[in-house]
Amino acid sequence: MTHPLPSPAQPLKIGTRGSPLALWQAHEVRRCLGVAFGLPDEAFEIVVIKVTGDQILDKPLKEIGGKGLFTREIEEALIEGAIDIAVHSMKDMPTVQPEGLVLDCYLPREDVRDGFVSPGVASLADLPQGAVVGSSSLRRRAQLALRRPDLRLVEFRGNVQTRMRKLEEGVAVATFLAMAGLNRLGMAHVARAAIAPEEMLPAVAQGAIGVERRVSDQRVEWMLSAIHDRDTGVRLAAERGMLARLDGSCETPIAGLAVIEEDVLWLRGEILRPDGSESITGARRGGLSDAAAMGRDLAEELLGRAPAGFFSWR
Ligand SMILES: NCc1[nH]cc(CCC(=O)O)c1CC(=O)O
Repeated sequence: MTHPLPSPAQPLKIGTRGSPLALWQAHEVRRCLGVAFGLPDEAFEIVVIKVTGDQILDKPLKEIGGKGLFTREIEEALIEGAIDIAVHSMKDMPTVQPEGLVLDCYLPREDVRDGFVSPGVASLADLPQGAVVGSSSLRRRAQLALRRPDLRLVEFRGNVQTRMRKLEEGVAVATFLAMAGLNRLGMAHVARAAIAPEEMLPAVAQGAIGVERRVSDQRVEWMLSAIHDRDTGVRLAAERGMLARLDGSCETPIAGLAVIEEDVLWLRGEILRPDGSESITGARRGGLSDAAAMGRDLAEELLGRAPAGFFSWR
């Protein structure tokens, strides 16, 4: 089936947040679609949408509260037809999309690892006793507290530049940023080391860009199928299958990573107490066709092994 392609007169509208990373990702989706269909940049219009999460920078995310803090306004624009597709960091996306929207197109995944960022300390292992470390990620805070109970954790939000400034001002001696974001922004040099997944299991879907669309838009469905990366799709199906079964409220630090090796899908998952006093990990391996079921199955195991009171909301 073919459909009319977008053109400079009738451009495809790409919705995104306005952060430097989000803009990079939207341009990358435009580039991929442009290559796939032989279209010039002018056949696309990048529409920047203000989201609540970007406007409140002085509070921890969990206090502002609610899922979709970075996505609600963008999804509304998509439903209303103000944009035709929405580009997201999959790591920030809830496992369930609003009625009428689907999120099943992923670009090839970037580096999944967390980067250790510090002006003065070479690696995680070199952090002195009692050092102050900045992070607002529940997962990173819990993983760090588990490994290094001596460290002092402070909230750290904002884009890469803001965080680097805070480090220079001495608010903390180190922080963590996804290598994917740093690589995309040409800032990988600020990471002193990339942390192996065995040492710090990344967030579910870290490093993956997703493109959301309206269920009813068959032209966009057809166009997106040309840029979708199947391996990334399988890996995210496993990781997000696990997350969907685990994530009651976003209040639990959860990590997960699936990899494909010679047609075998491997999935590792971790749930932690927010204070890092306990971690439960598990793994599965299997075929590529039942990825989501593998994720749910691993989630069941982790839930079954969690003692009463492990989850703050239950
Ligand atoms: N939560 C913010 C966020 N969402 C996606 C990325 C990085 C890029 C990615 O994982 O695809 C980041 C910043 C970070 O964690 O360093």
